[in-house]
Amino acid sequence: MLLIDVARVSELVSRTPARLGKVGHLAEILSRVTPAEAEIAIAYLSGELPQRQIGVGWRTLQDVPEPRQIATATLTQVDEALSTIKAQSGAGSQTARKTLVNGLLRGATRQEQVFLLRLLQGELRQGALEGVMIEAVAKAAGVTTAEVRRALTLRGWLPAVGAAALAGGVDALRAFTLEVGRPVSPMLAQSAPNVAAALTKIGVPAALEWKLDGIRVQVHRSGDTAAVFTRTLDDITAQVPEVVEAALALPAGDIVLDGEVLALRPDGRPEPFQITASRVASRTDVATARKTRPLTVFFFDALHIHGRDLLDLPGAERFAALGDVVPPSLLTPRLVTGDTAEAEAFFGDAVRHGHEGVVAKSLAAPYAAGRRGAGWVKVKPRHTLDLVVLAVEWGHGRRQGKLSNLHLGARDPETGEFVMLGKTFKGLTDELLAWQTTRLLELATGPTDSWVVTVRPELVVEIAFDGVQRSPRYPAGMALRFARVLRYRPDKRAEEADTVPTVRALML
Ligand SMILES: Nc1ncnc2c1ncn2[C@@H]1O[C@H](COP(=O)(O)OP(=O)(O)OP(=O)(O)O)[C@@H](O)[C@H]1O
Repeated sequence: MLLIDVARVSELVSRTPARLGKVGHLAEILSRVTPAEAEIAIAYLSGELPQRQIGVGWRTLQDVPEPRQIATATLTQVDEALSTIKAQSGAGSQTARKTLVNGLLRGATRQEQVFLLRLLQGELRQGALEGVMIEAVAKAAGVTTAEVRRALTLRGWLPAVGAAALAGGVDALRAFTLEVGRPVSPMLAQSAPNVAAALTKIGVPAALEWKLDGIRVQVHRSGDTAAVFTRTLDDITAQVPEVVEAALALPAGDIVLDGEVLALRPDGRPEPFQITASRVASRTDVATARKTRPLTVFFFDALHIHGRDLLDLPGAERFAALGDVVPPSLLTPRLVTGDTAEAEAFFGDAVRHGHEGVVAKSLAAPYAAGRRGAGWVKVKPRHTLDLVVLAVEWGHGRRQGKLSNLHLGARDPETGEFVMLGKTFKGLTDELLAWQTTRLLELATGPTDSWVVTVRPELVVEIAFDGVQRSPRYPAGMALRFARVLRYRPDKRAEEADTVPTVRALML
């Protein structure tokens, strides 16, 4: 298949507002390509190829050569070229990348160039979001979306699942099982304003667990090796030897466990989130870091034990299985109750111990991998949102030379675009200001000498606020009151940021 076919579909999809129309265009192209081509096409069209993976900066993309009149580049050739560009490293790699990107653009038609530039800049948001693409794959392969979703949960990579569905239909999809060593997308929690509401949502009796303020870890152990993954499925095994050792000490050969890792103070209270996050992120001199800032892991769920997948079991059974292999000291504090007063006291206790609140969990629900399942409901004492930085203004006075006032956006789940909800420069420490200036300059998509610097919408920031009010000044008709920065969330992708409907639900 030629690149132009994908470029045309991309344009068609972006011009088609209706979801069903988008699905139709995507399914049409997927049904007439080879599975290998489908894998690449799905990756590109659903934006699974963020610019940062390829490592091409904005400046590289400025001098676009004259386009060709006739399309000749095949999708496979383009994919090989992108892999070569991605593989450049070390001295001179920027120049090499630039030459390679230019070569790629020189062989492309105007429509292909537009597609490639948007792809390389991570701005291909034509609405072929995961949900739309899943429907398109199902339609093209003649299977149900539920079958595609199930396989995706276990495989974690839609292009591969799509290729399998197109090649082998429902049988190929059913062949996906949880594989020890390959991470699955973790289950996420819904929210409730208080403990009573959480219990009503879940039904009683329910389990309540402390919501530990650390980094999510999924631990895979096979025999005497173990691997650790984050919620974005990044492999952090080398950074967290404490977790590896804890997993290897368990009396089980094959296990996949879900939990949270934390840096604790000597008195057992958690260090601030930034300290845990920077310890986990740091790759240098881990041996020294673990002496000064040791990590402790707490487990709260089991996905696989002794060769058996547990995902479909009810919560109570999964927790019982977890208790069989994990000692009480490594289990997240938990209470099973049907009594609201008792549950509220447990919540108070979690907060007094320096944790974020509680997660109320259904005793009956399965593990809803990759979804904000109804079986988990979090309760926190204050309102926060995870928003995406869309642009930033240069500071004045004491903040001269620093990127300061952040333009914040929530995700529109229908379009995949980000909608601005407000600005803030409050809550930023000097350290955060310095960090965000460097990071946001890397993400800049336009001139960096203008007052407002637009950036690729990738950086997620946790914002505290006093409420959501109606505001004609902002595109969603609402704005945050007294927004202030709590912290950056490097563990979250922009696609996981809070959505416009979530924010709207908080409007008084
Ligand atoms: N006992 C627990 N059970 C489940 N998740 C827990 C628990 N303790 C801490 N967590 C953390 O809470 C998160 C679940 O909340 P959610 O799915 O909303 O993720 P989140 O958006 O990162 O939440 P938040 O921003 O409130 O931390 C998990 O990803 C995990 O990191």
